[in-house]
Amino acid sequence: MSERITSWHSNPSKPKFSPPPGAVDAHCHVFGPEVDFPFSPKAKYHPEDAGPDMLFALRDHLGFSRNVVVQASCHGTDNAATLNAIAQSNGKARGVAVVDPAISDTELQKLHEGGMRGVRFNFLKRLVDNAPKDQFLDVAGRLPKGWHVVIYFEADLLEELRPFLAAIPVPVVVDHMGRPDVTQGPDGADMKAFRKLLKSRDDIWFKPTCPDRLDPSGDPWDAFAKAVAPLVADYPDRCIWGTDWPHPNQQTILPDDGHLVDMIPRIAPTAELQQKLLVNNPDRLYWAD
Ligand SMILES: O=C(O)/C=C(\CC(=O)C(=O)O)C(=O)O
Repeated sequence: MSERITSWHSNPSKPKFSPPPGAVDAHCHVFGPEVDFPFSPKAKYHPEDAGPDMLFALRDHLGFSRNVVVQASCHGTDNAATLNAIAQSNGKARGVAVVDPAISDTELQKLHEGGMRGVRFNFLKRLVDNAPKDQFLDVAGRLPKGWHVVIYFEADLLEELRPFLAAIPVPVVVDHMGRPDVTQGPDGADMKAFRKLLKSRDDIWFKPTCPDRLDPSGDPWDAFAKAVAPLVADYPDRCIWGTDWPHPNQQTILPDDGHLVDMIPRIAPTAELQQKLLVNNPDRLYWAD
């Protein structure tokens, strides 16, 4: 396999913003450790180890209380590394799994017992070989009670995905708002298309995350703040936030996680919005039981 890559900042700053008690980093990952949890033979990138100890140290450094660990594509449909992180967290982590759509109901139940509360469908061609919509819908109809679907796609796929998204029988959480071009501004074509999706169902949620991926102007990501703050203001009960650590495939950017946290008060300027984004909303999706 190819050379291993490091995609995270080695010395992230302490954020100026203090997250409220109980705050959840609701989009992060673990990589390995490879010796215990080998990467998938189909993985499109080969990261250095970024295991639970590192994730929990970052959580504490940034002032967060809990994590939602999203299975990354480099681990394919073997969720062992993510389940291990949840198991090591003393109840402070829940997860989102990636599954083979042929998974049995018994296996899904085991994932629930391991702390998973959602399943992720990834439509990025650079990350996965295929994304079978019919099989995804089949598994979405068999999820344990209270689960949701997390979906990852880029803005140019949204139109094609609308019928599929409308057919998902459980709540849907859209990673990184479906990757709009934030330089178009809050009223640009991509944001308008995404708002149309949010209007189409009241159980579609989003993550106003990843300025480092979405804003080519770079840190402090002013275009991201300008385009995204109105969305959070208009849908305060349907958003959750995360660092995206260890920032898969961002090895040429290495965002400072402290600076990412300091984006929060720019997109959620009041204590009430921050409480919803960081505590109440992720609680509803991940700690309802
Ligand atoms: O971590 C993210 O949200 C984004 C990713 C990686 C990813 O999703 C994965 O590997 O599963 C990306 O754009 O490369």
